[in-house]
Amino acid sequence: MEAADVVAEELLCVEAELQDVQGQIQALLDRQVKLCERQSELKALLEECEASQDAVHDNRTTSTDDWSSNFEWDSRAEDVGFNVFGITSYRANQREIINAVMSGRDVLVIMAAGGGKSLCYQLPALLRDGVSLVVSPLLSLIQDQVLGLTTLGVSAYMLTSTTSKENEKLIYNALDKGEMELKLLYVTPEKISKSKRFMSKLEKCHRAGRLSLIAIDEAHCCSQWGHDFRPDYKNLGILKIQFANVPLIALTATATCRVQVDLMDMLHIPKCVKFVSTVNRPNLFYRVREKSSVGKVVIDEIADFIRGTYSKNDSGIVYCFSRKECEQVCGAFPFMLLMLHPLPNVCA
Ligand SMILES: Nc1ncnc2c1ncn2[C@@H]1O[C@H](COP(=O)(O)OP(=O)(O)OP(=O)(O)O)[C@@H](O)[C@H]1O
Repeated sequence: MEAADVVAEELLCVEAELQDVQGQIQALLDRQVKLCERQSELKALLEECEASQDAVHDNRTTSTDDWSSNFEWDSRAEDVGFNVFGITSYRANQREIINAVMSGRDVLVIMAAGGGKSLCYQLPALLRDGVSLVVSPLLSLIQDQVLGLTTLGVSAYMLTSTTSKENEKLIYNALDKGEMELKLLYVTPEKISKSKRFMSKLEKCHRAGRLSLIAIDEAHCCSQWGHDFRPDYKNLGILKIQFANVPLIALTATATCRVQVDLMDMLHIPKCVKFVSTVNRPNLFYRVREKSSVGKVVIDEIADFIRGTYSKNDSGIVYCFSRKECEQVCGAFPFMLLMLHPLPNVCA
């Protein structure tokens, strides 16, 4: 063999080995990326677990028992509860929350959707003298609340882009001079952060001793760790700074321990009384099932599941990823056409 052949042969071997080593390096680099990702996940998880242990401890120190004894407003609260809101008994934690608010404390409420959070600030708003300010993120939620309260005969207004000039004047006069009775005023967070005029009227209302309560609904929107962060909620910390002596109640259905800590910090309510009710709804559960890659099989399985689990008169909803899929699934279930009719606004 010639010298050149020997060298060429070794070169081939070296190149092959180099390729092999590069493959190993790439595999190690991929593994490193995966490990780093898992490392951050585990760190976040650990933080959450530690915060959760702290929360359990906090709950012990601010026991709800402290707020379930007798208070001077008990009979008035019962009267308003029954005659205005039509309730005959309180749901879990409602009475304790109302008592804490009535005692002038800042309060953080974590309560499942539909658990009855609104009553926790609406009832104190009627018991206390003056105006209660309610911050809520969505116009539709605000409209719904104001309509509901007005129907009950409560003097509730909203100050939003949809408010008529006439009502706006009435509201400003009520804040400014206490001219008409105004018990609950709903605004979006944008009003607090963007309207100097509104803030100056609110300031006047407070100086005259007529600002009785501040309620922040859907308070998880304050936190960037939450699932629905809204930048304007970040500015709501101003409320506690400007109106330090006015009790503030923050309410949400969904806040991890990290979000709770964050929003207490952002709203400047470090010493608030915290009420955490279980968000577990035993009637709701998830089940994960393996899905076939064959469309027809999936449809058959859904049909079998529905037939086997529910009676003829039951109703339910089948969610799909897209309008097209809704139509396909709907078409495959002629016996349940009504149930599976695609919703016009369902989007992918
Ligand atoms: N103590 C009570 N007795 C009977 N009904 C109640 C009581 N408290 C609240 N409700 C009713 O329960 C329903 C849900 O209450 P509410 O809207 O305040 O829940 P929520 O916790 O604010 O829910 P979401 O998180 O979806 O906004 C309402 O119809 C309300 O009138």
